[in-house]
Amino acid sequence: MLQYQVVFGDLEANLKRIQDVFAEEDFKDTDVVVLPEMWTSSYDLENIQSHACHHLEPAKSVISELAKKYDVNIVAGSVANMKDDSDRVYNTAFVIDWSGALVHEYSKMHLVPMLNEPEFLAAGQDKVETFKLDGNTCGIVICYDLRFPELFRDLALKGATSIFVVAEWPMARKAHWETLIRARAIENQLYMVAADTHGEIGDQEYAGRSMIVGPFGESVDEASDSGDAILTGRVDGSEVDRIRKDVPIFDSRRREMYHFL
Ligand SMILES: O=C(O)CCC(=O)C(=O)O
Repeated sequence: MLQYQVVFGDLEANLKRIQDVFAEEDFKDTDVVVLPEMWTSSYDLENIQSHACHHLEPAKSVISELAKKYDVNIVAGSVANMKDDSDRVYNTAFVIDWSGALVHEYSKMHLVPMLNEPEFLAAGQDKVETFKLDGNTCGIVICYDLRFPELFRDLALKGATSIFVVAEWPMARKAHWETLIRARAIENQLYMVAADTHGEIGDQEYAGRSMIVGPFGESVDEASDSGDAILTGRVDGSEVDRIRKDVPIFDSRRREMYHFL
């Protein structure tokens, strides 16, 4: 998982950056590489239409070539994206497998009032669905979605054993990021693989602290709140099964008692 500083409002520079990272790093024994949120533009919302991808292009082609060349699955964070024939821009996450094929796409459903997202972006209508990577059932959500536990339970009940969170999470609420990632891992007994950016980008300072947390809430790898970092971890489905057997919360659920759903 890559924690790095996305370049504000510069699609070309961000595409080059990611190509350079793949050329410089050795991903030979890696199954999945994970990028953060809005990695083609960051939050240059005033100019977002000029930075936006169209049906994920050109980001999708660049990532697809990298996946094939380096024989690796890529959870390609999210990008500003015009995905229909209107001029609406969505914040769309996508996943490419090692053959270069698009295996999943999700547009952020919860827009962030604190960052004025609703003024500039359209809310996705996609329901959260799982997808498979090399036989593992996974989910992906975007940043502010982390605050909505319903999404995570939905993905867990659909069989996800790993959930990717792609983010540009502000430093001002770093404690929430750390706490919620660990809480979602513990309450759903699965791996949380959470990629963030860091440092000052535009007029925001971002929290860093990318984290991989295991199904018992244990830290698999963590980055600090500043500086580029590459985090590594191994996801073990049998560990998810073991924890769910030891602490059987899915069997203890009382659905008939939960009136808010
Ligand atoms: O929920 C938060 O505090 C931050 C959310 C956010 O920055 C985002 O969704 O991009």
